Amino acid sequence: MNLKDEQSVYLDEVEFKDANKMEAEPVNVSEFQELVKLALPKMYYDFYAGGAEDQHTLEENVKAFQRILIRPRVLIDVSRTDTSTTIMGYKTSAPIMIAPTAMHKLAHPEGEVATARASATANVIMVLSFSSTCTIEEVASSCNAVRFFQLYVYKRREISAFMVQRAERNGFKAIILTVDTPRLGRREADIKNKMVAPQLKNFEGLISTEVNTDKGSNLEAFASGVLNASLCWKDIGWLKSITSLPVLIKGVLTREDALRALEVGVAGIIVSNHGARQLDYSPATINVLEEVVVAVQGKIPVLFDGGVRRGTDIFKALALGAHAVMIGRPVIYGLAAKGEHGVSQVINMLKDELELTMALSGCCTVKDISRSHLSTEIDRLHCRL
Ligand SMILES: Cc1cc2nc3c(=O)[nH]c(=O)nc-3n(C[C@H](O)[C@H](O)[C@H](O)COP(=O)(O)O)c2cc1C
Ligand SMILES: CC(C)CC(=O)C(=O)O
Repeated sequence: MNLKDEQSVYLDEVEFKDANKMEAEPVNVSEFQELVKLALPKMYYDFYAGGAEDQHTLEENVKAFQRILIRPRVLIDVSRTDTSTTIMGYKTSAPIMIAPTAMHKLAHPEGEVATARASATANVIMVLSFSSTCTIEEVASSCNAVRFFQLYVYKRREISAFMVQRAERNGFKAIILTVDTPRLGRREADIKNKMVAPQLKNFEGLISTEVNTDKGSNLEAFASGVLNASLCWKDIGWLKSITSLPVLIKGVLTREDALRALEVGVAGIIVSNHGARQLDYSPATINVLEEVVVAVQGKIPVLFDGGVRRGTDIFKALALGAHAVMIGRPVIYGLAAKGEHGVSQVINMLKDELELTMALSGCCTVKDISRSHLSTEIDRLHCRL
């Protein structure tokens, strides 16, 4: 389909600030973000792009990657390269997953169904957010793909238990419990914009997700009403008792918590700071990945997210021991710019960049990517001593 026609399906409905710029074909994730900044209503763009408070961690998530250099190896036959891998027993085309992000219909009318279709086409695993705008059933019936389900535990725990049952019944393959959100981080753009939380169809008849307050972020008001701030380690036992699916936890940033996670028997860990939307001045995730990987000693998979914008970033996270990376905002930017096709383009761009990085570094498969392919700031400091 002609790019212009395709965009007009949705983008004609929103105000164009710079129509000429919209004609340009983005060649990387940053250019997708620029397109979307022009196209989306400010309230929604800020919700997607923003982070907590000073947004120090938001910037660091990306910048910390830029301080890590790649040590390429030469004269290796890279005429055949293969980005495929296995994640939690499922074969995928690349060590890339779609991170759970809330409310895709604010980016595109087809919402999570479009994202799911793109993930199926690309053969990468999608994690559906607990706060999705399409229902679990709509997403499950939209295409055939391996999907995981992200969970928040609400004060009314029976609602969360019901969502787990629905995910299980609808063929989702794992539960990813987000553990970094006892309360919502302070997102100042949402406060200023009086961010509105739309009604979420998944919860119809269970709980109202619409909150009306003129005192700031409606989303924050909703979250503080429902999120269970008393959730703790012993509750992992409860979650494991209500599902036969593997339970992973998302939001670990320290070796101490990685060890606790092993003790309570989770099936995997996701090193994540929630895309820097929760605790500002928490570390850039790439800076703590190795600490967690070393603590876990290969006993369970360690996944990673935060600030991945390039194939080189994926390569770096794998070299530091991640099994795979999850992509948050870039997927939303693809979706907002061009729906399902845009999500496919973003995934393919990252996949192609990873494949090229592998070839130029002397790695034919993801297993060939090793710690010795990187030089971190700490490595360089040690060299000087
Ligand atoms: C707009 C937005 C909504 C998000 N919603 C959720 C969510 O519902 N559940 C969750 O566990 N994480 C959520 N996250 C965090 C992502 O899963 C992921 O950790 C983060 O986006 C990764 O960073 P990146 O955006 O730099 O790739 C959200 C992130 C963004 C940007
Ligand atoms: C509805 C929110 C709790 C979703 C979320 O996790 C986020 O916006 O970061």
